[in-house]
Amino acid sequence: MSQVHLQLVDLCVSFNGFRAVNNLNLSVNKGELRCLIGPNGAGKTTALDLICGKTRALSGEIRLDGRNLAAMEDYQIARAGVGRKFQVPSVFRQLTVRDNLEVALCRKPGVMANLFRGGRSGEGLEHLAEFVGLADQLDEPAANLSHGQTQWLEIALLLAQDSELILLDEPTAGMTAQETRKTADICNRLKGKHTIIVVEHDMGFVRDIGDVLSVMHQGSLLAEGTADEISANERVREVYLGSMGIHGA
Ligand SMILES: Nc1ncnc2c1ncn2[C@@H]1O[C@H](COP(=O)(O)OP(=O)(O)OP(=O)(O)O)[C@@H](O)[C@H]1O
Repeated sequence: MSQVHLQLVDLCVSFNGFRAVNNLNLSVNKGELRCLIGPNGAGKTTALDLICGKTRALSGEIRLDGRNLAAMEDYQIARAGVGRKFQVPSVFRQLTVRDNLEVALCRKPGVMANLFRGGRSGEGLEHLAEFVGLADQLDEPAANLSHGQTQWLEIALLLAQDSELILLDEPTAGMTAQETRKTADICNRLKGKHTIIVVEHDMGFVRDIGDVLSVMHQGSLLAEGTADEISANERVREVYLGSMGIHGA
């Protein structure tokens, strides 16, 4: 039976009286990849901000394996296993890919880090680089990486830190079609090993990776289902996808 990993219960936040997240309820199972979609301003990024502690909830609960994250500081939430990839990457540009990974592996000597470290020194780091397609760039400064490669490095840094729950905010923004396909492949290979929430507008990508899609509108959950179910949902078409559904978005 599936085990609930993350649960948002009646979550609310206001900015100057405006309810950006309004009684949001969401439940994500362990090892699941959930896509969070919806129109601009629906509150998707704010929901990720609340989960990782960047923004404090006005009310409601954020339960990770039953622990209430809403009462924790952002560093405690990171330590509890929540990793967030922001739209702007936060890699050390002057360091090589290898050094970036080394720093991340040193920060968190947990299960996944040890797994990727492998038996011999450096072996796991190379495994991690290979996993995200950067094995040939290990000795390149991060500043020399392409836009797509930089995004993949950041995903590798989250893996190195043992984040059980990974939050990806528009991971394919600015990517070429080929880079987007590669990112979908990375996401698909992470399924079952990590719980992942992906905020995206690229519906082709969402269709490639998302088993279940949650649609937000005006701070709340509007609909939830498979890509086909969401594509056929009249209300979702009205507020977000348009008359063609996912195929036309
Ligand atoms: N720190 C803030 N201060 C004031 N208003 C904010 C703040 N953060 C978000 N908002 C507002 O909250 C609403 C939700 O924003 P959010 O970025 O979460 O939407 P989104 O669904 O991620 O949109 P997009 O798809 O365009 O990224 C917007 O109206 C936004 O202007």
